[in-house]
Amino acid sequence: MAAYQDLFKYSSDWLVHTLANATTDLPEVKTTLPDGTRISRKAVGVLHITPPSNRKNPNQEALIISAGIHGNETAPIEVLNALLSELLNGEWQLACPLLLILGNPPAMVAGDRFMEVNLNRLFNGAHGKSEYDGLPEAARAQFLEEACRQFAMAHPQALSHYDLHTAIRPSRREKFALYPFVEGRQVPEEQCDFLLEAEVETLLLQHREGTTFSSFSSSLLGAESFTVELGKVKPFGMNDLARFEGIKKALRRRFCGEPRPSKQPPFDHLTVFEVVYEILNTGKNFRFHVPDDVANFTEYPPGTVIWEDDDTCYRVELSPQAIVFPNPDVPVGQRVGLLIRPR
Ligand SMILES: O=C(O)CCC(=O)N[C@@H](CCC(=O)O)C(=O)O
Ligand SMILES: [Zn+2]
Repeated sequence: MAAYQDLFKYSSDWLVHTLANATTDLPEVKTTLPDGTRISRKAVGVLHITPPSNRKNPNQEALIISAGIHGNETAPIEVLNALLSELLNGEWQLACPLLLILGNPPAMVAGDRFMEVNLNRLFNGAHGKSEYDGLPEAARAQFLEEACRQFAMAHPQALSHYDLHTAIRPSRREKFALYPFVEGRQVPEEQCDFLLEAEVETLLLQHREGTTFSSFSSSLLGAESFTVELGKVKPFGMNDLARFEGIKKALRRRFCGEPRPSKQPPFDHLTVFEVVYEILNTGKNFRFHVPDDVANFTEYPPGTVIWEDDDTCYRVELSPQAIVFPNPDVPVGQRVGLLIRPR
């Protein structure tokens, strides 16, 4: 109980505390669990957790787990909060250093994807652009980058980052992960196995560096990072958490430092796609021809016109392409969707 009180005062748990203090600048607070695990609340929604120094870290790793980078993507937030409560209740012992992040607390309170600007377009230094001057989301991106940098420096073990999301549209493949582009690298087999363990059967390989949180941690911290899409956006309390048991179990296993289990059917094969084209809102009388109710991974045959503007008409060429994250309601210059093909 002492740890709850030190970290979250009169709130019943981390999520309640984060929502209640979403717009407050709170000083760092530290506590130690009865087993010697140290927890530091670096800011509202950011916890740096370190196991006792004499405990073995059999997987020799450090983990960054983030959720709520988009405030309305609530299921992963609930999963992370439940895992933290288990740790605080002494249900299992932590083996590796952890940085747990609830990304955008004000947007979580509002039940919106973001307040002023999409936080997941502000990483990799993009928060420093003059157009974002003074915006709280730019300050949060900068703070989160710094928290991750310090965590990586404090723990030079192999670093993985899983940025957990849910999608706006329905999806023909319910759970999928995106692997940020870093020149010359390949997805390690143990990461593919972890995705399958988490019941994520589909992987998209990005084709260029971006300004997402996972792109930042891969490019600048050398982490094995993934944006993981785990289902569909729903308000707090409305998620069928049974559908998120896979990621919860797989993360708990990593937190405890247990060995990776062997692959079990039906989650024994990862289907891999590559991004071939990123559709951007050009602003020049941009017209998007993908209807509003289309599911992620809907395929379009060669010849289909996907978007047009005053200068360009984009048509699928040669082989079919599928759409992911179709959303024309974005500012000029931002992503309207990804076109992908099987690898
Ligand atoms: O469903 C949607 O349209 C968006 C879901 C979401 O937030 N996806 C991430 C993907 C980030 C990446 O490309 O790694 C995003 O759009 O920020
Ligand atoms: Zn998201």
